[in-house]
This record gives sequence, structure tokens and C-alpha cells, in this order.
Amino acid sequence: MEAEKVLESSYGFTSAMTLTELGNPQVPQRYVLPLSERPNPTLHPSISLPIVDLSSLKHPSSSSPRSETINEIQRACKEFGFFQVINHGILQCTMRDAMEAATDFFDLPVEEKMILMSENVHEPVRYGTSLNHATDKKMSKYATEVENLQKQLMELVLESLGLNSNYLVDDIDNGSQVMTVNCYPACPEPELTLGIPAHSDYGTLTILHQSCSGLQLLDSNENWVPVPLVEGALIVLLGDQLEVMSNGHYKSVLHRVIVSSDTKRLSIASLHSLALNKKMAPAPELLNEQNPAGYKEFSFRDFLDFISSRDALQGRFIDTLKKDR
Ligand SMILES: O=C(O)CCC(=O)C(=O)O
Ligand SMILES: [Fe+2]
Repeated sequence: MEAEKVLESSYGFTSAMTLTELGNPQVPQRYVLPLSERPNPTLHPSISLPIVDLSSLKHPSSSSPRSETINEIQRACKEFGFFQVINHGILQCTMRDAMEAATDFFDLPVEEKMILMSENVHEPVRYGTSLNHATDKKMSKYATEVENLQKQLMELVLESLGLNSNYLVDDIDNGSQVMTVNCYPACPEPELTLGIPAHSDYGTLTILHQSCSGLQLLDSNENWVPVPLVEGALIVLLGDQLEVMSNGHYKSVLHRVIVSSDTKRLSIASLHSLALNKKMAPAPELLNEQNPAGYKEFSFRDFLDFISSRDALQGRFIDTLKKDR
């Protein structure tokens, strides 16, 4: 274990996983957050978050028709920028296999993981943020199915905005998919830190598969609401490209992850956006004299340039796109 630490440290980095394995009784100072940013374990508003049943897509004549599903998605997007989906068509064994591949990756000897270590956010595969799913059959199958589900969800979200379900269809088909596999080891002092600080995702939709609860989202009353684990469900988060496309009709959701003193958590996030250099702009169909464009257009590359040029904790990217109306 000591050798692992030395090896990681030679890259100027010691993973939380290694620290946990070393039995560190304290969170290292660099992970300790200012008081105002720490999770508050006692404050949990009892809000029930939306769960959308997608059966109507497979069985068009089912008791809840497609239009009802679209209404539910509209309410969820408007209120939270978030929903969970059930009966989404991805088999439980495919989801289990992907989680197993993620677990196996993080259980690899540190030398193997360090081969992928890089601080370059333009790198297609990086330890700490991504796993080369092209080389892993189980992850690759899951990634393909999630990409497919994302296209179906985008049609529903577009329709829920009153747009044609074909709007941007070629750009969405040729879009980017980034698979982020996150591992949050058990933490000796979970009240002092976060697994991931508050942020919104840059893309259109993020589809997330979690091994156990830990994700929280900020609701419209500025309360952090824990997202419950719903067995077999997938989580859908609205990102900044969707906020821009909808001209602020829907907002990207601020979310964060808390850590636990006794449970390691894994999550697989599939982040979808337009292709790297393709700009997303407010949909012209949603604009008129009373509702002019409220955002500047931006691409995934613009977002990467933003986060590599400044501290990600300093301000939100979406705020830099807002126009004074
Ligand atoms: O682990 C999670 O639940 C969330 C991960 C996340 O927010 C991200 O990868 O962008
Ligand atoms: Fe995220």
C-alpha cells in the first residue's frame, strides 16, 4: 500500500481510495470544505422526487399514453431539472454488468490505473474521470444502450417544450457521449467534505446509474434533496446545453454527492451533448419579441476551455452565457 501511495504521489496526487485503504483516520486538509459548503446531515426536506414510467414508449396502447409521459417529463423538468426513469428498456443484467466493470476497474492495482492519469481535460480517457469503455465489453454494451435511451428521452423532452421531436435530430445523433465512472470510498469524516461539489453538467442530458444513494439536488427553495435509490431505475439530469436550447424554460440542475463513513459508492454517468465543436443555441421556435434569446450559444469545447482555465468551484459556466435581457 505504501508503494501505491508513493507511486500516486509522484504524480502529485493521492486518491481518496488509497487514503481509505491506508486507514487514514482524517480527511486530508485539501478535501475539508469551508463550513458553508459542507453537507448538513440533519436538514432533509421531505420532497418526493419524480419517477417516470417509460412503458408507454414500448406499449403505445398502454393505460398511460405517450402524451401523459410527456406531461410528467415536462413537470419534472420544470420543477427539478431531474427525474428517474423506470421501465426504460435497459435490462437489469446489463446495468449490473456495467456496475461490475466499474467495480473491477477501481479494484485494479494502482499502477494500472495510473497509466490513465492525466490532467488534460481534452484527453479521451483519464483516470479519475473516465474509463475506456471501448475496451470493456460490459461497459460498452451499457454505453450503447444508454445512448439509445438518451435519444428517446431527448424526443420526449423536445416534445415537452413544444418543439418537433426531430429538432436537431442529426446533431443529437452525431453528438458526444462521455462515460464518467465515479468511485467514492468510505470517508472517516463525511461531514467535512463532499464526493463531488455542487455543479451542473454541461450537456443536454446526463443518465446516471448509482450503486447506492448519495446524490443530492438543489430544489427551487434552495434545499439539498437526497435522491433515493430506486432499484432498477436510471437518473436523468438536465444539463447546461438543455437550459440554453430551451432558452431558460428548463434549468440545468445543481447536484452534488455526499460521502458515507461506512459505504463505498460507485456511479456511472453518461453525459450527452452535441459534438465537441457544435454550438448549442436557444431554439428559434421558442423565441419572439417578448422572449428574446437569453443565452449565448456554446459548445462542449467552450465548456472544457472554461473549466481548464479556472477553478471549477469559482462560479458556474451557465452564468457566463446569460445575456442581460
Ligand atoms: O455520482 C453521482 O451520483 C453524480 C456524478 C456526477 O455528478 C457527474 O459525474 O457529473
Ligand atoms: Fe454531474
